[in-house]
Amino acid sequence: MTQETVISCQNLKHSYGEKHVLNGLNFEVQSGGIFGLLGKNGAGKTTTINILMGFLRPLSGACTVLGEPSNAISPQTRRDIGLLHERFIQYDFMSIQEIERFYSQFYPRWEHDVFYDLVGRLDVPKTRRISRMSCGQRSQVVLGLIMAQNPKLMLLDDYSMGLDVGYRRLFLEFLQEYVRERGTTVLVTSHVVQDLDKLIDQMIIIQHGKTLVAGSKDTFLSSFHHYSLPHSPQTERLVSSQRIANVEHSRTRTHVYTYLSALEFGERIERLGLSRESISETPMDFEDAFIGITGKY
Ligand SMILES: Nc1ncnc2c1ncn2[C@@H]1O[C@H](COP(=O)(O)OP(=O)(O)OP(=O)(O)O)[C@@H](O)[C@H]1O
Repeated sequence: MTQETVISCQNLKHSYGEKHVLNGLNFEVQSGGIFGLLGKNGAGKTTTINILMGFLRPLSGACTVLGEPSNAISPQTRRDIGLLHERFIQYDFMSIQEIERFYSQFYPRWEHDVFYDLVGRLDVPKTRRISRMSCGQRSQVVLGLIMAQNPKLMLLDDYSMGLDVGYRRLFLEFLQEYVRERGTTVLVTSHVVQDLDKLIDQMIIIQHGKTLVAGSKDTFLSSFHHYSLPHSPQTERLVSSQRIANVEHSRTRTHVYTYLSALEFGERIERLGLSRESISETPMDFEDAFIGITGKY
């Protein structure tokens, strides 16, 4: 299948009053896969989604979504976008079965079975009003409504909010199979990355409104390393640079998160007058690497 650009953002800048949130953000999302828009709390993920959907006008820069400018998406194209937005659910006075019937009228590719595959697992009767459901149960209904639309593009902002660990796992497995079968393009935002390792292919990590990492998650994981060595006045001279993302000193050790290979890092350490034998490398999973590059605070 040939890939198309589904989302393109160029030089996005946005501020709320004096607070600069996006400082020239660029990224593209290609069709057919799960893309992660990641960053710590307050990094600007929801702001970016609001700009993509045309709810917010950026100070400068531009985005296209499914080939249309984000500030002028046509009603037809909007129907091809499934949006999970802060778990917001309209018409929560309806019951599960009423809301399913209601939504199905607006979406030509509606899939009744997908909705009940996800929502039928809830231990509540179909006649239960949404407003009388728990926060996690409401999230499950919203996800069912989005997936049943069979959209070309899904934007899932903080999909995991309120979901228990079992349902989160179930949903992620369901989503992966769904994307494989239909070729849907999905953009997920999250600050909780422990679930995303198996889910996403391409990603961008944003911090201070700019791109910290962009591209394939696997390439990032294979080229990013965590080395540590005994803390000393010499290791205090290791500072962040283009290839050293983050240096943290504890009382006894210095931890370095870097794109330098073991060989290159060894040379760097020897130039400080230390032995490369003192270095140890700690393997990182995706969450470790995310914390390593963004910092703990
Ligand atoms: N309407 C607003 N007015 C003023 N400041 C805002 C507004 N909306 C967001 N902010 C601020 O902008 C920054 C980015 O917020 P945003 O919601 O985009 O972050 P996020 O990456 O989605 O965070 P989280 O992971 O916590 O959901 C935060 O510092 C937030 O406090």
